[in-house]
Amino acid sequence: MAAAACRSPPDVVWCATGTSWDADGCRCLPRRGGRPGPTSFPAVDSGTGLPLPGSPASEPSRPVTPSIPDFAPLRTERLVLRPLRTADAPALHRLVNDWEVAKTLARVPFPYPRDLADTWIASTWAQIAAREAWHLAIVGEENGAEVLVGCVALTRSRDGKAAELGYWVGRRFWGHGVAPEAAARLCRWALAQLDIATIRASALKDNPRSQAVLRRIGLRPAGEGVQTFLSRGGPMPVLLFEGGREEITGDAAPPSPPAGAATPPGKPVLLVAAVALVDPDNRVLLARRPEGKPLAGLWEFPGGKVQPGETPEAALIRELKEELDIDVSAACLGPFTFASHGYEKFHLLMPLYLCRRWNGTVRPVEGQALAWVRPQQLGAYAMPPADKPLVAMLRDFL
Ligand SMILES: Nc1nc2c([nH]c(=O)n2[C@H]2C[C@H](O)[C@@H](COP(=O)(O)OP(=O)(O)OP(=O)(O)O)O2)c(=O)[nH]1
Repeated sequence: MAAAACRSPPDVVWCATGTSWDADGCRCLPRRGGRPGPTSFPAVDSGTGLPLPGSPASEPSRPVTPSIPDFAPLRTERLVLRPLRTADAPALHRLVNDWEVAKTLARVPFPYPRDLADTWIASTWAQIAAREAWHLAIVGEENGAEVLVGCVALTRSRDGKAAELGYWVGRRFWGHGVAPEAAARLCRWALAQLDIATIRASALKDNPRSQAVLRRIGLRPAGEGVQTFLSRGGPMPVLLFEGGREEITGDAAPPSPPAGAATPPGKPVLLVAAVALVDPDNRVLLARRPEGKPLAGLWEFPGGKVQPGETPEAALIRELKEELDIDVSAACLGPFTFASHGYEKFHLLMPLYLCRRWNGTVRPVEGQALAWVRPQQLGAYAMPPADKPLVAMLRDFL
């Protein structure tokens, strides 16, 4: 199973995995004084919800009663990912107190003390509430009853731009594709909901199964490192992996050729029509791509694919009604510029129109986040790579 990757910058004393960096910045040392947990990176004192003694974030003790945080469970075809509960402790202990599981995890001691399960579970709640780390139970169904299968976790880096992935699955559930199903779901959620661009992970060099899981969810190899494994009693060589939206959520599927047509060579060209809606305050509307779509979490100009037989203007008028509930006439869509960008699986050709007049009030029909953004602020929003030149031109024009 994967261990958390060791990629914090060297000036950070404590890295997200609960390990510290030595002088060369690429080797993790065991954390002083902290109690390890069953996934790779507990960073908050169990029981109290306060930082561990000795951690730079330590403050004078203030008792905090931990409680299960608000987090809508994430579902996959077979699994539910939800915050751990106190009642999970006995099952969690049974599953992780297994040498075959523990030996693959950086911060799990072996044998694993039973009371550690209780205290560690409580410590994960504060991290979710603080939006620092999401350690979730992987839950399946067996004979009609809920059963704990393992854990999956993402921990945000200090700068908030990346997150570390970790997971483990109880031995009796191996061989059923649980790890990639759970890890991919959590990564997709994080890329859509958090302002992170990169997911990182590591796997022991002698753990090809976990390396295969990381590759399967789209992470690519990113070098080698050394990490201390409590269960193994010392430093172990690990392979590092990382990936962003394009790798993990996959680019948009290329448009399918008409039935019976031979597949043409090269990448298919995808025609997408988009518009910069500009309000009377000269602000531009951006919409956040929702979870489940390629490039989820990035901000874009409203629009969508041009369907066969449609003009770009007709496509835009349809999309604006479907997505924002506004009526626009073709005469109000002024051609502005276009994007021509090669994604991995297709080439995007996207005319961008400018529109200052429409009927109705903009509302997010599909539940997508919307933002009216001043031209000078556009650069602060993470947008698809194809949009970068468009943003610069808009800023100059508006
Ligand atoms: N609308 C829009 N799409 C963009 C922008 N930049 C960019 O790279 N794209 C890409 C992302 C997608 O690969 C593609 C748009 O496809 P889409 O899947 O969102 O189109 P759609 O709204 O028709 O979606 P669907 O009904 O097929 O789910 O264009 C942009 O600024 N606006």
